[in-house]
Amino acid sequence: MSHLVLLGTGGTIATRATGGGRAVGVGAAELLRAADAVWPRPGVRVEPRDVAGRPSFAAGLTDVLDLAARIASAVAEAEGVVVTHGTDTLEESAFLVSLTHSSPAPVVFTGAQRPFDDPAPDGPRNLAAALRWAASPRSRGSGVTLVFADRVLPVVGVRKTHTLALRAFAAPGRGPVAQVDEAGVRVLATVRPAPLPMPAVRDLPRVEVVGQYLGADAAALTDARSRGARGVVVAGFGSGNTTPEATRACLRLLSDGVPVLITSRVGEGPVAPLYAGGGADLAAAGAVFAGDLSPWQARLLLAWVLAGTAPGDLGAVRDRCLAWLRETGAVPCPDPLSTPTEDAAR
Ligand SMILES: NC(=O)C[C@H](N)C(=O)O
Repeated sequence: MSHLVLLGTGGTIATRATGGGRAVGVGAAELLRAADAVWPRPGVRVEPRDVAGRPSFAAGLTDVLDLAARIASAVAEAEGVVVTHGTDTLEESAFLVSLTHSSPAPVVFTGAQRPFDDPAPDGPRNLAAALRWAASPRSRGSGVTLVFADRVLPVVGVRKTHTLALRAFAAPGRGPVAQVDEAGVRVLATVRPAPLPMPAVRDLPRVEVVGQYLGADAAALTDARSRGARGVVVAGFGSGNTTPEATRACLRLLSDGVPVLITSRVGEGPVAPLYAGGGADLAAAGAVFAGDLSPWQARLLLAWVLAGTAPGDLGAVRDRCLAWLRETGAVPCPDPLSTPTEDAAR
């Protein structure tokens, strides 16, 4: 009989209505009973454990690092781990866990858009599908994935793309990698997990995400350092551009040894250093273009890399980020036909 561990962390899937709004109040054992009413799971033993009981907007980095440690010990005992999690920060928690997870045992995140006591809840089916995927031999070696609304999505590149709809997540350009429904498990693509081994840490260095908007000045970038940021991620315009003031501020940060990662505020597609005065100047000064990673996942990548790199070694931070981004397909590997503009991004 195969053995899975179910870790409950809270989120809407575990909430009920209260006079003050939805509140977490359903443990992992009760979630499991509801999932079992959707699909039976003969031959699979699931051990429910409660890790936390909060909405995911209230979680912090140390909570996710603790969760990663709980997952690592569960992985040592079981063939797979399923985590129920709030959807608000799921794409960040699962991404950070994926950097720490190197075992072939699958780790599967899921959640819900509707509360446990909703007349038509989506949580039980999402959890039943997540368990089914985790128990399938086809999920072995898939690293950390997300099961939501019958689809299995890779964690790198995944984003919450709808505030309320049941199909709340997408991995634009990357997913889904499998489908789980009444027909069973159908694998559509292979996920390439990309763990990034680092020394065990209790917290991560501060990395700020700075957004670009019409006429944005340099204040948020300049102030990031005084707030103790060791790195900055820019959620730039379009393919990775910044206002003239923000471009100059990024160049100052880089010349002071502060790493800058460029992402886009658009929501789909990679960044590329195409425009003089914007992205091309940032790349020439040593900013790392973070491919199709969301600003939030890029922030975690940079914080994770900074945690394992000697302070001030900008070159090592850049090289490690780029190596990981290439490994996961977020940025292209150099090829014989690449152009000078493309090379500038490397
Ligand atoms: N659908 C959800 O789970 C949203 C909830 N606010 C959370 O992230 O905990």
